[in-house]
Amino acid sequence: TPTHLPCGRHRLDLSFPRIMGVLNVTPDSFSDGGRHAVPDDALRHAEQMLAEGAAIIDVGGESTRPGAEPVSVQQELDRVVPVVEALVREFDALVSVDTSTPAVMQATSQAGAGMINDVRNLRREGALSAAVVSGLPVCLMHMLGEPGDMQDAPHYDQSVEEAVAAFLTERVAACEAGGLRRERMLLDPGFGFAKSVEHNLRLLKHMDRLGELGLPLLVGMSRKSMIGKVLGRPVEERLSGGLALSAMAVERGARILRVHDVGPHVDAVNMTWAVLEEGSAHD
Ligand SMILES: Nc1nc2[nH]c(SCC(=O)O)nc2c(=O)[nH]1
Repeated sequence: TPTHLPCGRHRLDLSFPRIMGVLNVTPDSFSDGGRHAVPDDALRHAEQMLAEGAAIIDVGGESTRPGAEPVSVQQELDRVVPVVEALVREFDALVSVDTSTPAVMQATSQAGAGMINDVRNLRREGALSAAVVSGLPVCLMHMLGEPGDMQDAPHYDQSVEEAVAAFLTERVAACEAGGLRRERMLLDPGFGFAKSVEHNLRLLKHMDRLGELGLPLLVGMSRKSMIGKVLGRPVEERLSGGLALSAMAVERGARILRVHDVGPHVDAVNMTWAVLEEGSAHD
């Protein structure tokens, strides 16, 4: 997999695991309930995450938690574009935009965003061409259905890791056929999207299977229900569980970890990496 990923004006060093800090600018984002809906609040939160070591700030204007209300294109633009502009202007930050909407991909790449993070893996009409035109790297994430129905008894005829690997292989081929260069792609198993808790746990256990696809892996498990259901913890008490998952994800090949609590995950990931890299200069 590439060690340096061109991200607009930035080159992201992926020779070691990096942290992506979540900046929700949606009123119904489940974990921080829209506290960051206005740019100045979002700016302070982003500044804090950058100070704690986030390499990327992920800005999302449409909550994709199960059962979320869809938002209009204009609503999404109004929420996201001002925040991207402010993050680029104030911090020259590497900003990824969590969107499936072509118009938002276009407007935010023009506003200086450095990565597209599409949980619908460019399947919406016009999304693939918007991504190609943007010239930005794109994270392709596994998700079946839509947030409204994706958790209704998700089922796979094969192992979940094989199903995810096959799906992402197909999406890579389709996006490549549509003009997206392979070296602009990142892959994500989509923890919590169309998956039961058992699916999520097995997917992490066997995530090295996705490493065989030869593209950088991005994972997002922070504060998710897979932690809540195993530990019986509410969303604001899932950090410890999330740190364990980040360490395991790095061991299994993840290079970008999408998290809410940046500082603690930076330490957990750097600790894990130190062990994995021990002696590698002499191996
Ligand atoms: N790439 C990527 N983007 C995401 N956006 C969300 S929103 C739901 C939440 O944070 O609980 N999850 C993910 C994820 O897992 N991967």
